[in-house]
Amino acid sequence: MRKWTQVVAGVLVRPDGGFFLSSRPEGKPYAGYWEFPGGKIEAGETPYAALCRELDEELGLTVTHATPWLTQHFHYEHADVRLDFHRVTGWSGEPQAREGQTWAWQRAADALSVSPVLPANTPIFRALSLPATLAITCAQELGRDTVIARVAADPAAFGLIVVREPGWSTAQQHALAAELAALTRPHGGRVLLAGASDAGPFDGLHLNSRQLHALDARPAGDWVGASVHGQADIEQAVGLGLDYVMLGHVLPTPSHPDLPPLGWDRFTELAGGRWPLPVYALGGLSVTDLDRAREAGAHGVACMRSAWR
Ligand SMILES: Nc1nc2c([nH]c(=O)n2[C@@H]2O[C@H](COP(=O)(O)OP(=O)(O)OP(=O)(O)O)[C@@H](O)[C@H]2O)c(=O)[nH]1
Ligand SMILES: [Mg+2]
Repeated sequence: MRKWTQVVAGVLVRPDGGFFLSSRPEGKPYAGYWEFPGGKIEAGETPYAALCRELDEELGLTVTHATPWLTQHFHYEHADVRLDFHRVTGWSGEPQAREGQTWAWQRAADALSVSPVLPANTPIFRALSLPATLAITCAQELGRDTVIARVAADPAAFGLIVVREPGWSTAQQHALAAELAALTRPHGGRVLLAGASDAGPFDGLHLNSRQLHALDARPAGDWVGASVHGQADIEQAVGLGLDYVMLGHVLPTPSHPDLPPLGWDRFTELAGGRWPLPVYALGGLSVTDLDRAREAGAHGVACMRSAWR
């Protein structure tokens, strides 16, 4: 095997969710393909320093805030690359095409206006289409009317819902999922079933760690995620090609009074933008913890009780 070429790429994201792509200049492998700006990390450089240098060299932008997000390995004919994607949410300056490239802001990761994109980036667009917050139902505890009323009041805020009601029959879970899907799908929302082995008419499955380790292939479903607690669980989820994991619990939570929380330091070691799939931080968190979670390399936060207040 060849040596990994270390690359850093910046996903510039605007507050409205729009993000930036540029085309690869003439003379480079895959010229004309669309990519996130970035390039090779130089000897002795940190990924963050390389990101700042590349965005300045290629676009004349000064990065002021970026967080680690995903790491992807890919074999090209010309190189084996290890791609370190950062989310860039703060920069100054206006983009200038300093290498003769073209660039375009994109509105949605599942509706790109440009093509082709670099082959290593296909899963990155899928990840980018997942929302910053994931809501887990607790209708058994709060009542299904509370859960439905909360979603009905702001359906666009519920881009990813996991229906998790372990004491309920399949029929009851499906009935709740159907109501939530009817409310959120018009806004692009997705509803997944926890603990099930069949997604039925819904958008996919959320696996618990027992299911995760019992599988040797990705189950059917457009979107499949899993609950994870440590390195081995995350490796299994990556090996199955899942779409995301929820890692926790980060802070003390009534769901696990007996187990000590991971805390942010351990979460950062485990998540830290090191994986090819998005990691949601879970456990005692609310949307107000999103910035903290992203500093730790999370894609977003998974909310159980806080989602329904
Ligand atoms: N910048 C960037 N590179 C990517 C992405 N996805 C991806 O597979 N790559 C690969 O990672 C490598 C990046 O190298 P580059 O050609 O941009 O490197 P560079 O800016 O340092 O240019 P240089 O070759 O002139 O030193 C290429 O093999 C490219 O195909 C992406 O989204 N952004
Ligand atoms: Mg480059």
